[in-house]
Amino acid sequence: MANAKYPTVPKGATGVLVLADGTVIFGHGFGAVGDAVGELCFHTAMTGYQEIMTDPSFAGQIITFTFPHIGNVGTNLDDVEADKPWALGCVVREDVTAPSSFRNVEPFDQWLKEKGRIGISGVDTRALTRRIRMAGAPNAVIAHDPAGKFDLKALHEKAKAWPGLEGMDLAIEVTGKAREWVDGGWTLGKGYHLSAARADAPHVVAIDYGAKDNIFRNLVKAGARVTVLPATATYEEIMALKPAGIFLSNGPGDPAATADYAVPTIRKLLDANMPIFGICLGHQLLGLAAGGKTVKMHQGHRGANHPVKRLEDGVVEITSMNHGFALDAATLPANVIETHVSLFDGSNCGIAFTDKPVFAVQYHPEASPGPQDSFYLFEKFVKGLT
Ligand SMILES: NC(=O)CC[C@H](N)C(=O)O
Repeated sequence: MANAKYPTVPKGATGVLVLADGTVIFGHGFGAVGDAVGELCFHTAMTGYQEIMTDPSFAGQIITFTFPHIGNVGTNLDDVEADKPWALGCVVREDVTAPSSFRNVEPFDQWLKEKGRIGISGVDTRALTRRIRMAGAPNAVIAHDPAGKFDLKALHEKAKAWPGLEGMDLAIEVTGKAREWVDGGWTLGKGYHLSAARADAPHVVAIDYGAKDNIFRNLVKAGARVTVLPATATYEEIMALKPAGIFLSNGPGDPAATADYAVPTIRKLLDANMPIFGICLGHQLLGLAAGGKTVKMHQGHRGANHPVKRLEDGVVEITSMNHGFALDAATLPANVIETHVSLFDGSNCGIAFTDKPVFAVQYHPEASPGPQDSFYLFEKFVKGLT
C-alpha cells in the first residue's frame, strides 16, 4: 500500500531522485536499471560529460549537470579519465538525443547501461542546483525502473542511512595497480601518443589515489617518465624506484580518512626533501602531512570555469575544479604559504613550501575537461627535477 507521506508515481516516470530529507523528484530513467546512493552534487561544465563521469574523484557521488544538453555527442574510446564511469549516476535536464558527432562510438545512454550507471532526465536541474547551493550537497538515491515501480519509502530509508562522504575513505577502493605509464599527448585522428620518454627523462613516481589519466599524460607531455604506484605504497617501495620527484594524485572521498596510510608516507617523503607536486586530493594530503587541516565545503566546486588568483603576480587562471573538501589555509604551518585562492569564495587553491621543492594545487591543471591555462605547473615540476 502506498505510504501517504510519499507522492504517487506519475504516469511515464521511469526515474526518480529521493533526497535524504524526503524530497522526491521524478524524471525519465536511462542507462542502467536499479538504484544507487551517494552525495548529490552539481557540475557547471558545458562540455566533457564523458571525462566528468569517468573522473574517479566522483566515486560516491551523483552528478547534476547544469548544462541542459548532456549525451548529445555520444561517447568515444578516448575521452575517458579511467576505464569506467566512477560517478554513480547523472541528473540532466533534456532527454538524451541520438548522438551527433563524427567521434561517436556508442550512444551515451547505452554506454551508461553497459557500465552499470544510472541516468535521469527531465529534471528541473536549475531548481535542484539552487537548492544544493542554498542547503548544501544532500545525500540521495537515484533510481531507474522502466516499469516505474518505485518503493519510495525504501529509497528514502536508503538515502537517510547512507553515512555521507565525511570520514569516508574511497581512495583505497579506487586506486589502481602499480604500472609504467605510456600515454602522452593526443591528436585528432591519431589518438594518444605513446610516451617517447628520453632515457634521461626525470623519473616521477605518481601515487594513484584515484587519478585522472590526463594527469599522467600531462606529466609525460612535460617530459617525465612516469611510474604509477597504488595509494598504499610505502615510503620504502617508493624510494626503491629511485624517483627524481613524487606526484600525489586527485581522488575521491574525505582526505582526512586516509590519515593512517597516505599522510604518514607523505610526511616521510617531506622529511627526505623529495620534490613533490600534488593535485586536488594530493594537495589536501600534502596540507595534512604538513600539519594543516581540511574541512568539508558547503556545496563544493565542480566546473570548468573557476577563476583562481595566483598570489605571486596576481595572474588569474581559469580552471577546472572538482572538490568538496578544502584545506583551511589558517591551519598551515609557517613554512607553507598559500599560493592561489579561489575568486569565487576565497578558499585555498594552492600551497608551496618555503624550505622544500614542494607545491600543490586544489584545482585541475590537467583540464579534461576545461581550460589549459595551468599546464605550466606540469612543466614547472618536471623542469625542477633536472
Ligand atoms: N578531485 C579530487 O581530488 C577531490 C578531492 C576530494 N575528494 C574532495 O572532494 O575535495
